[in-house]
Amino acid sequence: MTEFESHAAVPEPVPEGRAQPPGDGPAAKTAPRMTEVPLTDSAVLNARPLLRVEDVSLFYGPKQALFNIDLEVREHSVMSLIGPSGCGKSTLLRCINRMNDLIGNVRITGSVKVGDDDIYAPGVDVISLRKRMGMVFQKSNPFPKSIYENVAYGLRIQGIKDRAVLDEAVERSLIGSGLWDEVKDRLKDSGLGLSGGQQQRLCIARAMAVQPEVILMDEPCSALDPLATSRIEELIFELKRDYTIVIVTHNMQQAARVSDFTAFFWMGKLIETGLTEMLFTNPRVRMTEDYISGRFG
Ligand SMILES: Nc1ncnc2c1ncn2[C@@H]1O[C@H](COP(=O)(O)OP(=O)(O)OP(=O)(O)O)[C@@H](O)[C@H]1O
Repeated sequence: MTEFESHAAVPEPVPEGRAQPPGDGPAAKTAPRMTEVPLTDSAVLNARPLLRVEDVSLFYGPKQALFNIDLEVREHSVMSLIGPSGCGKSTLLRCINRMNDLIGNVRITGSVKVGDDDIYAPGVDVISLRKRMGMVFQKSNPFPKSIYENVAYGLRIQGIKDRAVLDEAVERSLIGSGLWDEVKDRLKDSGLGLSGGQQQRLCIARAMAVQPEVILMDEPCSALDPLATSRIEELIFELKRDYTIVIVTHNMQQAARVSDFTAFFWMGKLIETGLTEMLFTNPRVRMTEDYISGRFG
């Protein structure tokens, strides 16, 4: 295998207990400090793959943006997608909920499976599929509606009118996103009146309200200050109890802090993926080491 070939396989399941500590890899001196790299739970290591990206290539018109990507994401794990600007992270994220369908002139080959369902199979109901995938964007995008209605939105779209059901979902989602105590007395106020960090947690609550299986996050903290960022990072850690999370981030410390697995991309190719602590301290591919140690990108 050449050093630029991707290592798409995730590690074999390990016995009960913590993951093996990382070795003294070539990037150990420059990677994020070990204290910032959480050890991954054996439960995550033994979990089944929920998302499977198989041999996915994507073309915007004549331009190929993704090349034969193979990637698995285990249930109740957090997978970070990292790599320099333009390497295809967001494009891949959008493949997972078929958001690229909304862009004209896009052609995709390969398959993406959620559980056993191939989401690109003919006849797939894309609306139902997107209900299984919550999406949180770089810039928080609350609707110009009340806090309550922002969270209830997805349920209302599904035709749910029962007040008790809506109330329960709104409260559950706001508790889940860590916002309940801050907003419970002003649910009728506009979502636009919240701070940037609160707005992003409101958007996470909106995604949670319809109980998706997967939450996709595209640089969710890039517009936030350090305190709001750390709230979201804590939240991501809690969310994986109930969801499987894929996050695009430019911030390698963030990838190291929040994710169990990391995938490094370069120019539309998956260069290396594996356990976050291994990838950051003992990468197998020289290019990964150069990127995480800041030599390029
Ligand atoms: N709608 C589009 N039409 C044409 N080309 C696109 C489109 N969206 C993205 N691209 C191209 O596809 C490639 C991958 O872009 P993408 O946004 O997925 O990268 P990225 O790694 O997420 O970048 P960044 O970190 O800057 O957000 C880039 O060359 C980009 O210019």
